[in-house]
Amino acid sequence: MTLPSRLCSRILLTPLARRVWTDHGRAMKEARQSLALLMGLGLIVLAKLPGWNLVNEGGVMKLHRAWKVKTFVKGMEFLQLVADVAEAEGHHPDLHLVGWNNIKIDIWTHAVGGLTENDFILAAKINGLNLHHLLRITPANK
Ligand SMILES: C[C@H](O)[C@H](O)[C@H]1CNC2=NC(N)=NC(=O)C2=N1
Repeated sequence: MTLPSRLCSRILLTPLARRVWTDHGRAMKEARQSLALLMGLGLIVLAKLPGWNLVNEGGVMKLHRAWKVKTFVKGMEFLQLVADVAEAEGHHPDLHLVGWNNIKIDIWTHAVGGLTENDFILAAKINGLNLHHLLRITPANK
């Protein structure tokens, strides 16, 4: 059943309807801007931070990278090297050593619940570490 056009126009012109229409437009614009920012960040990550990926965990955008180390003890040495860099930066990653030789690192800014420049800086500094002697040589990290 369709409403008469006269009644439709009265509904659309109500303040509430105008508010919904405006808010919807604003929300769509913000969504487009967020998507553009996310794509931009994605391109930065792929171009400047080899090995790192953007992930979305429960609505939180993070930088993520994984490595395989030779031994559990070398894994702990790996984490200590990363911890030293993080402490020097005053910005700290989430560190995981699982299944004895799998290192996973997530970097995000807890204070804002997402990504900031500090996260990209820390990822770049981790990429600058000499970790080769700790890593299991696999096709992924030749
Ligand atoms: C006071 C101290 O600098 C802040 O609490 C820092 C510490 N390291 C941090 N690390 C990360 N990843 N996110 C933060 O919000 C953060 N805050």
